[in-house]
Amino acid sequence: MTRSDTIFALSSGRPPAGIAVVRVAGPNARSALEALAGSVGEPRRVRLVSLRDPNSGEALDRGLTVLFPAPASATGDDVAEFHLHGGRAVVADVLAALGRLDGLRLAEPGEFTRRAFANGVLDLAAVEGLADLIAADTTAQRRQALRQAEGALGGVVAGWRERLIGIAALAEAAIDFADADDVPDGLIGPARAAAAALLGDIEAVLAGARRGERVRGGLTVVIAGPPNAGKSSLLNALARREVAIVSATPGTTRDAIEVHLDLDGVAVTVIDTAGLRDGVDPVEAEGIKRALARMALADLVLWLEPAGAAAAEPPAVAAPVWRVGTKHDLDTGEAGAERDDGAERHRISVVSGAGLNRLVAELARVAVDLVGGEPALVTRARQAAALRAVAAALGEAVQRSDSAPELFAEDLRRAARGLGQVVGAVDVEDVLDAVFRQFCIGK
Ligand SMILES: Nc1nc2c(c(=O)[nH]1)N(C=O)[C@@H](CNc1ccc(C(=O)N[C@@H](CCC(=O)O)C(=O)O)cc1)CN2
Ligand SMILES: Nc1nc2c(ncn2[C@@H]2O[C@H](COP(=O)(O)OP(=O)(O)OP(=O)(O)O)[C@@H](O)[C@H]2O)c(=O)[nH]1
Ligand SMILES: [Mg+2]
Repeated sequence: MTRSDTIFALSSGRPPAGIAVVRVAGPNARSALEALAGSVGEPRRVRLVSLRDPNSGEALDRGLTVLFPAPASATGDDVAEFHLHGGRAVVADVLAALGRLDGLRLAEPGEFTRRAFANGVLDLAAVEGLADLIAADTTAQRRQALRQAEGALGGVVAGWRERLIGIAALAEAAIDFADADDVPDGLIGPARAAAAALLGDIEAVLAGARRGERVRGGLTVVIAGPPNAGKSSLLNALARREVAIVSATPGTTRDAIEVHLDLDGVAVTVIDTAGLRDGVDPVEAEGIKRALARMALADLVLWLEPAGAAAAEPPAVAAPVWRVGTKHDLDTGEAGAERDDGAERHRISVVSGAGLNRLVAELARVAVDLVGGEPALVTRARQAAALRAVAAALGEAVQRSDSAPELFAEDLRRAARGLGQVVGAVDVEDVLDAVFRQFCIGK
């Protein structure tokens, strides 16, 4: 797996398709293009040509080709592209012809992107953004991922790095000027103030990390409540299909059942859970255990209580809990008074449809509120962890007594190392495989 290999793969979706794009990257990309198309054409210009099997001379397809000479390409290598008719045999035969050429081999998952990283075209945070862009299901995910893929975090980190270098220079000057063991406050003070300002900016970006991770992973809404409350019925109504079994027998649902919704551009996972009650068989008890575990990790809990039933209290959870009165079509009004404690905010019926649109609208509003505003720059736990280490090192530098300038300088070096980790400039070996495993072949 060296950089001098030339790799190729189908980069577009699974055939059959209208068009298929086969990419070739590496030193032999140009000769591979010439072998199939007869010539390479003008750099970065698309042209229509017959593609032939180099051995037999047989026409394989008539398609578009383009050559991106290094370094001005998506990977930084020479890149050749074949835009083919997306038939299974067209693609298979073109890939087979490429595979027979000297020095060409099929790319591994994410290998084009790995080259882009190795060639300095993308930093690690941008690579992560690219993975997220390809995985994005909703508009909010796409916006955040595109910004990340365009190097937004890397750009900010580069600015912080410059400031850190400036602070280190101030500290060095202070050390040089004074007796290195005892630098007066007036000299190292400006360096300390600059470190404090930088720390504030990093903490402000870190404050958005949870939002960034929520956009990326989606919000989790857990439907919980006593057995027979109508939880699975609500899940089916939200999903608009019969995902979960609904029955009049209490204790029907045991496994947690997830559906993925797009609420006004925000990814929301809604989870139906086993009804909570005591004294049940071991299988249902396991379901209840899972229900509680899902509630503990939720961003929002919908606590369902059927009309006319005695109010049941939800278990204490970290997330906000919305009380939802179900089976509103059965509500005679008598039981309503006894539960009219102001806590219940929603009443629904999946039979009449009453309250459902409003519930969905409020969920969408909360989802947009939770993830809205200025797009987050930190979108992954890995980035947040590295930045927290930077903040910790800077925090120590700021706290440090002025009589220890070499320790101050050491804190700054640790901070710089953490910044390097965010963009993958240092300590990348452990994370690279995990990051590139997320990609498909051809990316
Ligand atoms: N056909 C095709 N479409 C694609 C890609 C591709 O590789 N092939 N991409 C694959 O990811 C994305 C586009 N990414 C690209 C990134 C950089 C360059 C490139 O040529 N960069 C040069 C020149 C920049 C310029 O002229 O503005 C450079 O950065 O030096 C091309 C595609 C999405 N669409
Ligand atoms: N009339 C009426 N019946 C409903 C409504 N929602 C659910 N039901 C009925 O209530 C019963 C229980 O519904 P489920 O959705 O299975 O209830 P659950 O909370 O998932 O129950 P468990 O999985 O056993 O905890 C079924 O017979 C449903 O048809 C409603 O809005 N109106
Ligand atoms: Mg159920």
